[in-house]
Amino acid sequence: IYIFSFFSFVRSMVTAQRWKGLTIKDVPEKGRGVFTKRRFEQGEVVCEYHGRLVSREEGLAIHASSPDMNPGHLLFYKNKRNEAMCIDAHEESCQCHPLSIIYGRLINHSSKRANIRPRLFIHNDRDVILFITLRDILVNEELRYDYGIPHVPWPTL
Ligand SMILES: C[S@@+](CC[C@H](N)C(=O)[O-])C[C@H]1O[C@@H](n2cnc3c(N)ncnc32)[C@H](O)[C@@H]1O
Repeated sequence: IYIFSFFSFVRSMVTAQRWKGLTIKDVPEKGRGVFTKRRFEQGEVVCEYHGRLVSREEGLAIHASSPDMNPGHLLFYKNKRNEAMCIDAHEESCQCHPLSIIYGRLINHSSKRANIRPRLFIHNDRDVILFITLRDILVNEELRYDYGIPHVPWPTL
């Protein structure tokens, strides 16, 4: 019953893109960041890295055309068939949920103090990258994950 309710909750949240308990704040030297408005337990889903599914090559082309070659709003991953893919979230909002805040694209990087990690799920035959908490998270903590890129251009925290 617990597993069924977990998946039905995730399905409804992915469909609606109305993630709860999150807010956006400015963070010195990082731009915007995503913060918690409630406690999350270890293993909870916080939100999706929602965007347009493109090939790795297309993602790299978007990256190369960005003004300062900064990682920007792209997430590279391998799908279940081991193909290199990318979620392109460079648009502020998506066409499928024009009124929703896409929190996933606003989460900052940390390798040493990551408190969430991305994980691949399949929903309606579509790849869905969900962020899962690595530990209990208190109210007003910034969410951070390890972008997994070798040379980040800012001090890694
Ligand atoms: C996925 S976006 C995160 C949201 C971004 N801060 C914003 O305001 O849109 C990735 C960008 O955020 C910034 N960023 C992410 N993690 C950072 C960090 N640890 N220190 C400084 N800047 C960071 C970089 O500009 C990076 O290209």
